[in-house]
Amino acid sequence: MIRFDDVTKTYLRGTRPALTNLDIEFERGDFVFLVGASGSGKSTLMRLVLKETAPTSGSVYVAGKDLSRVPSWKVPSLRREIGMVFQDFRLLPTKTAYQNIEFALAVIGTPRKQVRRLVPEMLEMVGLADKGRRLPHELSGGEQQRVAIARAYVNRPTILLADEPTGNLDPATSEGILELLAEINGQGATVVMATHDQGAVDRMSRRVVELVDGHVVRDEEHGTYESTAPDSEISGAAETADGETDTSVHPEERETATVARAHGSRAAAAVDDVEDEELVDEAEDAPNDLDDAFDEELDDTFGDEAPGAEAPEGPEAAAHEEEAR
Ligand SMILES: Nc1ncnc2c1ncn2[C@@H]1O[C@H](COP(=O)(O)OP(=O)(O)OP(=O)(O)O)[C@@H](O)[C@H]1O
Repeated sequence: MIRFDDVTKTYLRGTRPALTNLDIEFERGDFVFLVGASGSGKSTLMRLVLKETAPTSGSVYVAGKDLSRVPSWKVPSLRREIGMVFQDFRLLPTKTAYQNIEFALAVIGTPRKQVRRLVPEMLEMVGLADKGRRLPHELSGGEQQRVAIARAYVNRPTILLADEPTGNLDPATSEGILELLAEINGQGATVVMATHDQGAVDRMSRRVVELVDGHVVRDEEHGTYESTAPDSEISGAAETADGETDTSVHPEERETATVARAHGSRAAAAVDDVEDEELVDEAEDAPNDLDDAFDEELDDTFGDEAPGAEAPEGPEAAAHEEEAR
């Protein structure tokens, strides 16, 4: 379903790669937790799957397609196969829960009749059948994340990427979100979730892939958050006495120590090669129809104001309530 074939990603010439010689495969129906310290490369891995950024070398395959061969005009249709959920929900603040989900269908031209069937179905699935008329600020964090998941899944994508979806939620609420993601996975979607949520990882006992400085150091079929693997940074095993990662150990040596499954990363130390590599022009990234539509919607809503501005309250909110289905 998703395959990285010797992928190195260097954002800026002369800096350490965000990912180095990554060889890994996520199969159809997998539920994978990506764990690792901040900056270890989890989000970069997801951005590569979305073709938001290109590998510096190597190939990324999604649903059998080599993404380097997918022209930019076909990227929106690629992304319809992929739902994305974020830590900060990213809902449109002046649209109701119903309208946020509806919007994801509208931008891809779904017929109205289908929309009227699909949106209530999704609200029901995420346990918000009675809250479709609420604006995001009238919902709890957990409820907002449920709306975001409904929006990401309403097109029934085959892949769901979630970047720290429980990062802003308390443990009990986080548990509900994980149950929802497990249900989506149970319906056949491949779920890849980057997380620092130890409770969630331990409870679920799913595949765990740990990244350290852009290398896979652990890939366990039924893993936990912490690990006794010698390369694991989470377990502290790769740290020196003062808490720094022990860079005196060559990544190639560290590599031989673990990788419970066969997908492990290859030896690294590509820093010296960076000088020869081209700087990837992020501006060439292909457009995302849903993101673009959301950006336009936010511009229309706020003009020059920051998107984090307060959502309307009082009579204005009531007017929205009135408009809402
Ligand atoms: N657009 C960018 N331009 C330059 N460097 C970047 C860019 N995005 C990420 N990086 C760098 O790439 C490395 C990996 O970052 P990435 O965001 O993938 O890590 P992460 O594991 O997702 O971290 P976090 O847990 O904090 O979200 C970091 O060193 C980061 O500074």
